[in-house]
Amino acid sequence: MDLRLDGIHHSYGSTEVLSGISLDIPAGQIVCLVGPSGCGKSTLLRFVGGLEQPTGGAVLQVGTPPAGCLNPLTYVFQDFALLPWRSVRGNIAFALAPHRLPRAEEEAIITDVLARTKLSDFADALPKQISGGMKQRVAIARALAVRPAVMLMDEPLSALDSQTRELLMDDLVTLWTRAPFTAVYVTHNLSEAVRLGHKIVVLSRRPGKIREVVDIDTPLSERRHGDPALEAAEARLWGLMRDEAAAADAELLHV
Ligand SMILES: Nc1ncnc2c1ncn2[C@@H]1O[C@H](COP(=O)(O)OP(=O)(O)OP(=O)(O)O)[C@@H](O)[C@H]1O
Repeated sequence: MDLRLDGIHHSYGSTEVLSGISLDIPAGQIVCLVGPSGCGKSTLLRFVGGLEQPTGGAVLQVGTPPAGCLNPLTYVFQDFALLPWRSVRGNIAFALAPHRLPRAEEEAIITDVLARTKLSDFADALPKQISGGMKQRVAIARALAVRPAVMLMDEPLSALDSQTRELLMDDLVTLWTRAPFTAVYVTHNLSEAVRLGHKIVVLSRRPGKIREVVDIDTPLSERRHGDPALEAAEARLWGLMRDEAAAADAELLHV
């Protein structure tokens, strides 16, 4: 299932936040949204997930969700959003509960996503007993468990230290390489965008408009930290964003 954003506009009261956003999100690709603070990235993600409706335009689902999909759109948040009183397994089961699957099928899904996110040995741990990186792997496992058509990821690595972030990027690449998933991935971090994005959408400062869409053709599994081609792509993105990021920063100072 592809997603198509068709002429999205949005205002909160008299503040215009997004303007004329049209974009295709093809199945099996990770599409990163980058742009200066306050340009409307998270707002756009909420529209894609149906949590809010834009003032104008539409988010269209094109085609059918993949076989076995329980929930077409699912979120992964920066702060993990785990239930602290439930184990790793219990947090994943919680996402499956509304679907009332036969017990054996639910167990099979949980076993599979725990293995894919390297959490099998921690199934019975509580969130407070595991590291930040593992917590985010639980959140990713929980999202994968409902076999979504599209994962909506809002700064999923921002709360983690830089080494953990590197490791999780490797994990996401491995997960995608074994079973390509579709994601809309909001990030401030351009090196994350060039490591993970097939398509990087650069938004202007508020009201966010699409300035440019940068395609990165190097297969995800061949992208390495320090790769000159990726560094060049990152520099190009920064070139597109620098003046607007500085202006957005200055604007925040005057709020
Ligand atoms: N519910 C809301 N009501 C009013 N204004 C809002 C609401 N949500 C967001 N905004 C405003 O809309 C603009 C875009 O916010 P949004 O969080 O989408 O930007 P962002 O690009 O994700 O920002 P950041 O990069 O800083 O996380 C901001 O000016 C924000 O203050």
